[in-house]
Amino acid sequence: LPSSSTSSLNAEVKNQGDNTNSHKVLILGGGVAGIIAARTLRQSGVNDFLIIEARSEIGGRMMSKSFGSKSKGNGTQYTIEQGANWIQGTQDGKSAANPIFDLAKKHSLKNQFNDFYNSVLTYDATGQVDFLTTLNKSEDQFAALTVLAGSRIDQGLVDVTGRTGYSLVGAKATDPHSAASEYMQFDFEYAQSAGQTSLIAASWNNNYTYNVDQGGFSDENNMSVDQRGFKTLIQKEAAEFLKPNQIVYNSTIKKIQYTDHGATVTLANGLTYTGEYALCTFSLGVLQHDDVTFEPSLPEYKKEAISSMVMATYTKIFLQFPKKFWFNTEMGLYADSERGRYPIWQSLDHPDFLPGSGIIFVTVTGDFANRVEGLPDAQVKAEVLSVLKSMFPTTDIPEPLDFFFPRWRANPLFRGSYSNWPPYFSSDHLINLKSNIGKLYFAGEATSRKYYGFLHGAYFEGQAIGTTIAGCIRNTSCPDLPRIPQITNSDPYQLTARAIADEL
Ligand SMILES: Cc1cc2nc3c(=O)[nH]c(=O)nc-3n(C[C@H](O)[C@H](O)[C@H](O)COP(=O)(O)OP(=O)(O)OC[C@H]3O[C@@H](n4cnc5c(N)ncnc54)[C@H](O)[C@@H]3O)c2cc1C
Repeated sequence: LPSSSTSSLNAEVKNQGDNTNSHKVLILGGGVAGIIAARTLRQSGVNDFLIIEARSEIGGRMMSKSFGSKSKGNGTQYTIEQGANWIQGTQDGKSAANPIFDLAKKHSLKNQFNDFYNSVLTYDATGQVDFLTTLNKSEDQFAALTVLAGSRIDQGLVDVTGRTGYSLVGAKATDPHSAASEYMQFDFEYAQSAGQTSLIAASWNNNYTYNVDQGGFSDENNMSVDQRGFKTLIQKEAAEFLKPNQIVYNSTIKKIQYTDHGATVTLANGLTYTGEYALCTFSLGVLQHDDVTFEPSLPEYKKEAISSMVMATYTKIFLQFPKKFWFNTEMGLYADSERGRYPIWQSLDHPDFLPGSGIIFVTVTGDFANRVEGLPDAQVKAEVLSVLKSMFPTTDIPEPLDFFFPRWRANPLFRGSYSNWPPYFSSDHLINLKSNIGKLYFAGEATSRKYYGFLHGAYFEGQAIGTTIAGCIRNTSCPDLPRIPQITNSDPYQLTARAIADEL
C-alpha cells in the first residue's frame, strides 16, 4: 500500500487550534503518555485541558515515514517505522493485557508475530556461519541473569552491572559469535551494553513485560506492518475523544514558568499558555538537554534524577534494493570483530511483513549508534554495504534504491530513543524523576518503574498521572507524589526491593 493515507489520519483533531490560552491543565507533548493522560482526564470529567505539541501530528516516538524509490524497483513506497515498531509482550491468553496490544486490536492495526530467535541465520566476516547454538546458549544465559537478579534482591545484595551479572553466571562473551549473540539478547533490548546497565532494573524490566510468571504479558513481540503507520493506534484513540480545540500542533515550548498556583509556558513564537496544572511529558533526553528552560530552575534532587538516568540511542538503518538477495528468515545476525558493528539485520521483504518491498534494515545501539549519528549518510551507507559484502561474499551487492536512518539523538524533540537504567540510578532517583513540584507534574516512559523504555510504560504513566491530576481538580484526593530531597542511603537496593514489593 502506498503511504499517502497516513497524513490524513488525525485530520479529525488537526490544526484547529485553541480559542483561549488559559486552561485547567496544560499537557505538554502529544505522545502516548500525553494522549492517555488527556483521555484519563476526560474520563474523569475534566475537559478543560490543552495538549501542546511541537510536531504536526500525534504520536511522539511512534513515528513513521514513507520509504522506497518511486521510480525504480517496484515503484512503490512503503511506510516504515523510525521509532517504536513492536508491541512487546502481547498476551498469552491468561496473562495481563498489554494495553498497546489492546489498542492495536481495537483500531485494527496490522501487526505480525516477529520470531526474533527462531527465524534467524547467522553470519560473520567470512559469510554465513552457523553459530545458532551460541545464540541459543545466550538466551539461557540471559534467563540465568534475571534469576540471579531476583536472588540478589531477595538477599538484599547491592546492584551490579549486567556485565558483572553475566560473569557471575559464568557467561563470558569473548569471541565475535558469543558477543553478537549476547548483543541480540541485551543491547538490542536496552540500547546499551550490559556494562552500562543495571542488572536488577534490566531484569525486572524484562520480567514485567515478557515473563508471565512475574506478571508479564507474554514473551512474544508483534511488529506493526500497518501502512497507516504504527502511530495509527494512538491517533485513532485520540480521535475518539479529543476535540479540535483541545490540542495545538506545531507549537514548540521553550520555557516553562511554574509557581504554587500553576504554570505558564512560552512557545518559540512567543505565544503563552497558562494552566492551573501542567503535565510535562517530554522525553528524558529533552529534559537532560535543556531544550526547554524551567523558571525557577528545577530543584537539585530533580536535576540529579534527570541527569542520572540514561537516554540511550537505538537506530534503524533502512535500505531498499531492486530485489531481495539475502536470507529468507526474518532475521540475520552478523558477528563483526568489533562488537555492535551493524549486527542485527531484519528483512521486511518477507511473506509476513512487506513482501516484494526489497527492504532490509539493520539496527545499531548505544555508543555505536551515537557514532553513526555523527557521520554523513554516505559514510554510513558505505560501511553498511561493506558489511553486506562480508555477509554475502559471492553476491554482487547492487547500489541501494533508497537509504535512510533517523538521528534520534540530534532531534531536539527527543534527544535519544528511550531511557535505560544504569547501575548508579537508584530507586529513590526514580521517585524523584516522577515527583511533582507543586502543580507541575512529569510523566513518560522514563518515569515507569516496571516498563521504562516501552510504549506501555508511557501508557501506564499517562494513565496514572491523569488520575492523580483529576483527583486534585475534583477534590477527591490530591496527594503530593513522594520525593526524597537528598538521597543519602548507602543501601539503595534494599529500598528497590521494598518498592517493588509495595507495588505488587
Ligand atoms: C527507535 C525507537 C524504537 C523503539 N521501539 C519500541 C518498540 O518497539 N516497542 C515499544 O514498546 N517501545 C519502543 N520505543 C519506545 C517508545 O517509542 C516510547 O517509550 C514511547 O513512545 C514514549 O512515549 P512518551 O509519551 O513518553 O514520549 P514521546 O513519544 O517522546 O512524547 C513526547 C512528545 O513531546 C513532544 N515535545 C518534545 N519537546 C517539545 C517541546 N519543546 N514543545 C512541544 N512539544 C514537545 C514530542 O514531539 C512528543 O510528541 C522505541 C523508541 C524509539 C525511538
